[in-house]
Amino acid sequence: MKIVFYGAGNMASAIFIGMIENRVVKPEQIYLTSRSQKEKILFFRDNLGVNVSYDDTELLDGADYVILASKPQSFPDVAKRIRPHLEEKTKIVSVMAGTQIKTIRRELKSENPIARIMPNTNAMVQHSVSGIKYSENFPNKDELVELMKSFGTTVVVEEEEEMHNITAATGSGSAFLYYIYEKYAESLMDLGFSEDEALFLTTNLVIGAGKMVEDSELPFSQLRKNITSKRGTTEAGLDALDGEGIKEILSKTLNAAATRSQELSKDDEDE
Ligand SMILES: NC(=O)C1=CN([C@@H]2O[C@H](COP(=O)(O)OP(=O)(O)OC[C@H]3O[C@@H](n4cnc5c(N)ncnc54)[C@H](O)[C@@H]3O)[C@@H](O)[C@H]2O)C=CC1
Ligand SMILES: O=C(O)[C@@H]1CCC=N1
Repeated sequence: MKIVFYGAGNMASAIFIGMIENRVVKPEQIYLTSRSQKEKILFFRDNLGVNVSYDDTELLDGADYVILASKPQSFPDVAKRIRPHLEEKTKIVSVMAGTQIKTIRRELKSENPIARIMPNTNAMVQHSVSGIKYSENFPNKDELVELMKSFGTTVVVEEEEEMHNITAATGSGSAFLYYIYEKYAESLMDLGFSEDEALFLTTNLVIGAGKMVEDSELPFSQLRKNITSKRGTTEAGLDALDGEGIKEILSKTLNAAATRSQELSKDDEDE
């Protein structure tokens, strides 16, 4: 199997590192290209044993999958590189937020099978949650699902609309949590902890809570209740948190991300 990544950035690297670490593909089956010769892409060649090329004829010759992992804004340039050399059997997999299947088809001027996936960088530790939306003519869906299982779990999505929500929920979701952790650590410093102490406490809190979620199998609400003594410190803190409208803040966050995904998916032909 030959898998070609157009783009070797944060998302692409999380995926191919997950694939290699889970041994579903050998490094030599992976080909990387990017906009320009960058140390980072050569780092992957020298440390993972993947192939690097800027010759689109070579890249696309016999390719089973092409993974579109540039930013949506760069896709027209990527499409220009791919179009002249794309073989009929090659399956296109796009991770580009918002970019519709019909847009990809038009830019590539091809009828190739296309799947849109919406993973996240937890793929790096083989724990992505990835939405998948297939084009009608996508063959052998199980093969792609097996490939994606190497870096996490998958959720099949029927409508483009659902992809906007998955993008917000789990594509961007980790960043929202990381931001909360950042602000939590900053708030610990307001309590008087040093920066190192605040980061140590927050990091271990996050790891511990993650392990509790994974191992206890209890719902978030029960895990919270198990800490909240009647009229105790936790109840006082949760009342303050609720009073500031944490739920409304998070809903606003997710709606803004989903709306941006809709904006990114605006297709010239929609107008
Ligand atoms: N970072 C994340 O957590 C997630 C990102 N995505 C999507 O993944 C895509 C990439 O995002 P990131 O990895 O964060 O961006 P990035 O900026 O880290 O990587 C973009 C890559 O595209 C390459 N590129 C740009 N123009 C190119 C061209 N003409 N030919 C070949 N390669 C080209 C760049 O050289 C770079 O390697 C975006 O479409 C984003 O919406 C989807 C889910 C999560
Ligand atoms: O921020 C973005 O547009 C990409 C898609 C989801 C996560 N990162």
